[in-house]
Order: sequence, then structure tokens, then C-alpha cells
Amino acid sequence: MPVVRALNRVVRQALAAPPCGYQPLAVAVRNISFSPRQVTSDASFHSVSFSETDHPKVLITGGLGQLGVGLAKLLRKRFGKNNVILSDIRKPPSNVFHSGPFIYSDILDYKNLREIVRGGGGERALARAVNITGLHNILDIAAEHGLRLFVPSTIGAFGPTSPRNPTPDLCVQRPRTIYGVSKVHAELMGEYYHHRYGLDFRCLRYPGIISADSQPGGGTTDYAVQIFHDAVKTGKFECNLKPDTRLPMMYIDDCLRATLEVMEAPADTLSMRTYNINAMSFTPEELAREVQRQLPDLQITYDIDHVRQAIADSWPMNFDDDNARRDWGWKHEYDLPELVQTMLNFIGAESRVAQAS
Ligand SMILES: NC(=O)C1=CN([C@@H]2O[C@H](COP(=O)(O)OP(=O)(O)OC[C@H]3O[C@@H](n4cnc5c(N)ncnc54)[C@H](O)[C@@H]3O)[C@@H](O)[C@H]2O)C=CC1
Ligand SMILES: CC(=O)[C@H](N)C(=O)O
Repeated sequence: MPVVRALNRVVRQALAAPPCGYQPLAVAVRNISFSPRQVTSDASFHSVSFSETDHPKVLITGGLGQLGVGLAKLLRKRFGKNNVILSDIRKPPSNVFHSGPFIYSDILDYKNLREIVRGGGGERALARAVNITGLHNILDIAAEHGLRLFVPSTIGAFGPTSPRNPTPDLCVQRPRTIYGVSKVHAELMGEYYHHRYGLDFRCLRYPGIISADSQPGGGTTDYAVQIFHDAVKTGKFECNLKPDTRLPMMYIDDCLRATLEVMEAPADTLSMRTYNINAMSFTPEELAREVQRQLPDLQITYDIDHVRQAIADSWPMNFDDDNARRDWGWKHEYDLPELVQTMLNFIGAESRVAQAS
């Protein structure tokens, strides 16, 4: 297929290129999409084995954030190292650069993005540009080249007038943050392209994602990542949300597996193109209690950030993901106790290594 050939050329270029010299972008704008070539309609995550030549080629944009590096690792295991290209506008750390193909790609630069596919080559305004203009570029190029496109959405795509406990897939969506508005726009645009042009668009609404191998980036749910770092390093944690603020959360391994599974689900099993996915739901107080089971000396204080609190109070408390479970067999593996144990093991081991060296 032309796309496969095109991406093969990019892979060769990426392998030959020196580490790129672009300065890191300071603003944490969330955007990631991955666009594997169409896989067969009966493909399933557990049963299909691709031949060497039949692997999809995957491009992950915005890949140096919290999720992209882990997603690349998972997809490379499955599809082969050189079939998954990581891209971002930041310079990759050397371990990431050496772990597989990496290229510079700014999704606001339509020509650059198109060249990549063809083989030639927080701040509000920026958040809007990246999440809206960048998305338009990706949609147009994916439609033009017949790519399968994944765009992540979020619990932030809901707002104060949405039902919160639980929040179903289809309901009022009137978020009041530019992040949420841009995600609703992405969901609607992707579905429009699907119905109008046949684009194979797939989208998951992620809960807050908890992972140990990157630093929390200041999102509303990031207190649930910070607590683990602070608990291990200082034994104290100051939470910026009220103790009873309930939000849906998920461990990163579940999030990455869900992404792969929905991308490989046969098209005729998908009754919709944008799904909620859920794992657990907890409050800061409940999370702290579970961490204190392992680290009883942990001290928790609260200093509420009113902007974040207002956002959290407008987001789902529990996510209804019955459609994902029914249509393509979504099943989470991590509940709160396993999450806490895994995070503490990971961060504890890292901190012991740092102390020893
Ligand atoms: N991490 C979470 O808890 C959740 C994440 N999501 C969604 O998952 C996706 C990935 O999230 P994270 O990895 O946490 O994001 P992140 O904010 O950690 O990383 C975003 C990446 O995009 C890059 N970027 C910024 N402008 C760019 C541009 N013009 N072109 C190309 N790359 C650019 C940045 O350099 C950064 O590496 C996002 O779409 C986010 O909305 C949804 C719900 C929860
Ligand atoms: C839930 C999200 O989309 C994000 N991680 C945030 O907390 O801002």
C-alpha cells in the first residue's frame, strides 16, 4: 500500500537522522494521535499474528508526553520496532531516541505532516491551535491517505450540565475549558469525517491516567500521580483538590492496552466511534488512605486550587463504559489496591536506584 511504502521511507530517514535539535516546548499541550494502516476487518488483539510484511505502520504525534513513549513501547513489541514512529516538537531524551525511530513533527505544520505521511520528509491560544488546527491537519491527511486514525479524548469533554454519576457515552457535553471544548470538537469532527468520507476514526475518552515513568504535567487529575512521588520522596503530600472530589482514573497499562484493542477491533463490532473507558473512581481521601496502608507515616494536607477544583467539580465522578465492554470486550485489570502497589513499587525502586548512584 502507498501509505506503507511512504512510511517505510520515513522510517529509513528517521533511523539515519541524528537526534533532532529542537528546543522543548514548555507548554504541556495534550495531543496525540496514532494512525496505523488498515488492519484486516477480522483482526483481534489476542488472536491475530501479523506476518513481517503485514505489520501496520504507526505514527504517534505528540509522542513525548505522558502517554506516547509507553504506547510506542507497547506497539513496537507487537508490530516491530521500526514500524512505530514516535514524533514530537521536542528533542527526545537519548534513551527514547535510541529506542526506535523518532522524527520531528509539528502537527500545526500541514506541509511537514503531509510530507511525513507521504514519505518526503495550557496556553489557551496554543492549546486551541494544537488541538483544533492540528486535528484538522491530521483528519485531512488521514482521510486523503485512507489511514486508520486514533484520537484520544478525555473525561474533560464533559461539563457541569452533563450527568456526573455515572456519565454515559451519549449525553449533554458543554465543557467550560478550552481543553474540553477542543476535545468535543475532535470527537464531532472525527465522527463527521467517518460518516461523510468513510474515515476509520476511533476515539476513547480516557479518565485521568496514572503512570510512574513521567513527571505529572499539571492536569486536574495529576494530584493522583504527584502523591506517589511525594509519598516516596518526602513522606508529605499537599493536595490541590478537596478530599471528597471523586474522579475516574486508570493505570497507564490499562489505558495503552485499551488503545491497542479498540484500534484492532473489527469495524463491524463498533456501534459507535467514541467510547468512554473506565477502570476505577476515587477521591483524594480514598487514595491517600490506600497509600497509607503501605506508607503509614505519609502526611496529607489540603491547599485547594479553586480553578482546578471548579474543573474537577464539572467532570464525571463515575464513567459508564458499558458500550466499550459490550462492543469490543473492554476489561480493566487495575483497581485501586493494584494501582497503589504498582506505583509505589515502581517509584520506590527508582528512588532507591537514585540514592545508590
Ligand atoms: N494524561 C492523561 O491523564 C490524559 C490524557 N488524555 C489525552 O491523551 C493524549 C496524550 O496525553 P499526554 O501524553 O498526557 O499529553 P502531554 O501533555 O503529556 O504531551 C503532549 C505532547 O505534545 C507535544 N506537542 C505540543 N505541541 C505540539 C505540536 N504542535 N505538534 C506535535 N506535538 C506537539 C508536546 O511536546 C508533548 O510532548 C492527549 O490528547 C490528552 O488530551 C486524555 C485524558 C487523560
Ligand atoms: C483528565 C485529563 O484529561 C487530564 N489528565 C487532566 O487532568 O487535565
